[in-house]
Amino acid sequence: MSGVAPPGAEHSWQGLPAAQQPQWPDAAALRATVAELSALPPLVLATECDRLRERLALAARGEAMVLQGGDCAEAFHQISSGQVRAKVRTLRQMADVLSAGAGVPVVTVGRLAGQYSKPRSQPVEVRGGVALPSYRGDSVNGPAFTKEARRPDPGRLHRMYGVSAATLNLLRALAVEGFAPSHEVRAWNREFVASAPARRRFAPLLRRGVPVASGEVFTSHEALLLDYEGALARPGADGGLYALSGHMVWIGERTRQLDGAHVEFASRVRNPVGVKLGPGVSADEVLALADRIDPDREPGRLTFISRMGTERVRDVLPGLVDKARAEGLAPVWLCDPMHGNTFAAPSGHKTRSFDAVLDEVAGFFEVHRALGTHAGGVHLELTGDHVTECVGGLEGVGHEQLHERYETACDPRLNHAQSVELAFRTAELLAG
Ligand SMILES: O=C[C@H](O)[C@H](O)COP(=O)(O)O
Ligand SMILES: C=C(OP(=O)(O)O)C(=O)O
Repeated sequence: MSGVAPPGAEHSWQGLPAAQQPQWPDAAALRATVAELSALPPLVLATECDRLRERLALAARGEAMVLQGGDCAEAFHQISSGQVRAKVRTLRQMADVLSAGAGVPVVTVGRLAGQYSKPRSQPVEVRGGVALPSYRGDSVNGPAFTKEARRPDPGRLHRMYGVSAATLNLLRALAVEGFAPSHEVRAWNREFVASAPARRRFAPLLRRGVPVASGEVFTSHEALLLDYEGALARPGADGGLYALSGHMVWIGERTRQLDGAHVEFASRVRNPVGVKLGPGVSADEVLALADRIDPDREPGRLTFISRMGTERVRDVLPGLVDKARAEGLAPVWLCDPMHGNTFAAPSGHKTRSFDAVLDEVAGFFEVHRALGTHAGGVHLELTGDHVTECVGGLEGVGHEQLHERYETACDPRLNHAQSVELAFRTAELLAG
C-alpha cells in the first residue's frame, strides 16, 4: 500500500500497490513525520515547475537539448558547499559543450536536492550468512551493515527535507551571485581541452559560434517514497496539485506499473514527469503510460528516459519511438546510458565502462536520426569530484584503481573528467 495520508489531504494514489516502499517499523513515528512535513513550506514553487515544463517543451520540439545529471544517490554527509559547486560546475561545463555541438540551448536539470531514495533489486542483503534490509538511500536507512543502521527510520525523511532545502538554498544563492558566467564556463572548457594532448581534438567544437547554455539549474529526483512526496504535494495557484519536493520528478524502471501508486501519483501532479524505460518495456506499455500521465499531450509534460543498455538500445528503442510518433506523442526522449551497463569488476566493485556508456549514447542518437525524431538529451549519474567508480575515459581509470576513490552511496558515477569528456564525445556525435 502507498502509505500514510497527510492530514486533510485526499490522495488518489493511497491504497494502490506501491512497489519499493520501506518496511517502516514504527507506523506512529511515520505518521507524525508525514504530518510535520506536510506543515513545512514547499521546497520549490509551482511556477518554477511550470517554467521547467516550458523549457522541456522546447526540447520536445527539437529546439533545445536536456542535460539531466547528478549523483546516483545523494548522501547526507556529502552535502558540502564544495561538492555542490563541483557538481554545478561539471553540469555547466557539459551544457556548454553540448550546446556547442547541438547548436541549441541546453536545459540543465540536476539529480540534486532530493535524490536520496533508491529502489533495490533485492529487499535484503546477505553477508557472511547475516541477512539485513538493503540500503535504500539515506532517506530510509544507513549504508553500514549493522542492524541499527539498516533499520528504516522516518526521522531520515526530515533530514532529507533539511539537506534538500540547504542544497536548494546554495543553488539559489549561486544563481543570484552569478556563479560561473558563460565566459568563465567556456574558459574552463578551453583549459580542459588544453590540459592533455588527447583532448586537443575537441578544440574545434569550442570555436563554433552557437548559443551558450543558460545558467539555470533545475532540480529533480526519483519520486519513490510516496509518504514524503505526498507530504510535499501542494496545490498551485490554479488549484492543480504539484510535487513541490523538486522541479521535475521521475518514476523508475521498477515502479512504473500502470496500476500502481507511482504512476497514479505521477498522473496527478502538474510537474514535468520522467519515466524510465528498460529493455523489457513494450510499445503498448509506453502508449499506456503516456495516456495515463500525459493524456492532453502537453509539450514538456512527459519525458521518456530510455535505459536499454548498449547491447539492446539499437534493437528495442526504434519500435518504441516509432510507435510513439505514429500515435502523436511528442515526449522528450532522453538516454540514460548508465543503468543498462552496470557490471561487477573483478574486485567486486559495481562499475560501468566509459566506452559502453558512450556507445549507448551513440546508439540512441542513431535511432532518432534514422527515424527523423528528436533525440532530446542525456540522463547521467555523475559527480564533480575525482572519484574512481567508472572505468575508462581518456584519463584511463582502470579496474585496479576502482578502490582508490570509490565513494558512491549506490551505483558508480562518472567523475568530473569522464563527464566533460562524455559531453565532448556526445557533441561530436551531434555536430556530425
Ligand atoms: O540506481 C539504481 C538502482 O537503485 C540500483 O541500480 C539498484 O542496484 P541493485 O541492483 O544493487 O539493488
Ligand atoms: C534507479 C534508477 O534508475 P532505473 O529506475 O532506471 O533503474 C535511477 O536512475 O536512480
